[in-house]
Amino acid sequence: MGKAYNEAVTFLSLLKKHDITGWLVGGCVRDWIKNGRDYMPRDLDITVNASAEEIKLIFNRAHRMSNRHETAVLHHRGHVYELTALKGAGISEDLAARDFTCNAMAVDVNGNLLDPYDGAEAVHSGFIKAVDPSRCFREDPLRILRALRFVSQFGWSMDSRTEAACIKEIKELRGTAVERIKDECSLLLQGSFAERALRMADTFRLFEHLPEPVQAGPLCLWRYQINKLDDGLMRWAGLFLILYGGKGSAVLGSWSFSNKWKKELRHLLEAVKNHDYKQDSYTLFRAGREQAVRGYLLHQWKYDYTPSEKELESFYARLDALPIKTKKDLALDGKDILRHFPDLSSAHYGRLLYVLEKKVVIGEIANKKEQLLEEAAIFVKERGKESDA
Ligand SMILES: Nc1ccn([C@@H]2O[C@H](COP(=O)(O)OP(=O)(O)OP(=O)(O)O)[C@@H](O)[C@H]2O)c(=O)n1
Repeated sequence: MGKAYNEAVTFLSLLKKHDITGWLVGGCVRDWIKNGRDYMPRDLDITVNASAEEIKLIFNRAHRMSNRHETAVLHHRGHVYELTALKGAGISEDLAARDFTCNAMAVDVNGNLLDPYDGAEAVHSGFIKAVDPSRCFREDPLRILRALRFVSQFGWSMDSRTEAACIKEIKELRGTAVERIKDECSLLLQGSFAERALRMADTFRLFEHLPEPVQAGPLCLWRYQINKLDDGLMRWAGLFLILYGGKGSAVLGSWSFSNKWKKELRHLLEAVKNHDYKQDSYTLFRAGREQAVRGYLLHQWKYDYTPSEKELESFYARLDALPIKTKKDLALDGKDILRHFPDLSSAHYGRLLYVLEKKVVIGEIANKKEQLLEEAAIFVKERGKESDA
């Protein structure tokens, strides 16, 4: 029993042999109290009376964390330990500087729990409670989003003083890096209780202080069941529809998404706006199967409609019936075109591929090499006439 926990405590003894005192802290302690000692947290945070540099001198396989240089990362017997120097003179000061009581507990080398703020009680009763509400969010306004993220992940409530402090400090979020806000929002959106967290966020008037603020006052969030959307991408698209209506794709740039995410979100938002998924085969083809399904479901979700099995099957059947599923399926490739039409300009080459692809997808011509070559010859001849004229 308690394998993960025992291994982590044994690791503290190993540190002790090198004269380093360490305590397991933060999310791992919270998660053991919540889920039992066999639970294996994603990473194990340890607070130590040594710097990352000193840790690296002792364990030469340790490396510094790329985005948090004061933290040394050590892989040991299948676990990932993240070692950070104590904040303040001792463990009591370190815990006092943390955000919520559920995250302000520590386990020492003897396996004893240090719990000065009744964090275990908060975990058992399911409460987010700031260690010091008057200081917590002033020190780091992102903690407001962290609090909401825990509500979303665990379905907990927030204690009233913590909630009041969130509301008081919410406008300070405007000074926080967009990247950090986006990352926390992503975790929040993926939680099993995301709807509850978003409704709470709305009462905090959070959406007036996000990278692209919404000024309209409280939103009708009860209308939208974000938990019905399956993946993170769809939930982001759903949130954009709630916040920005049809203008979502125009404000994507304010949110530091990767280019891939920007492209996929833009596509989904535009698809919903244009009702694309009721429409033609070529739009479905261009989207690709995965995105087409997402767009279809998102469109239905927006109107609070859950498609029946039959409707879903008929949508999938339309996708299955596409004569080609990707560009690569075209029976004529770029090399064939260049071999047969070596004088084709690069602009015409791109246009020709587009024309062939579209004609095949909408069923105007078959996906057969001879037929595609015939069609290509007509295209090239017409372009020739255009340039002669
Ligand atoms: N703005 C922040 C961020 C983190 N912490 C403290 O640092 C610990 C580790 O933070 P992090 O790894 O970001 O999150 P976890 O709480 O560990 O949650 P999870 O691992 O589930 O993401 C937290 O538990 C908390 O004690 C904090 O006080 N204030």
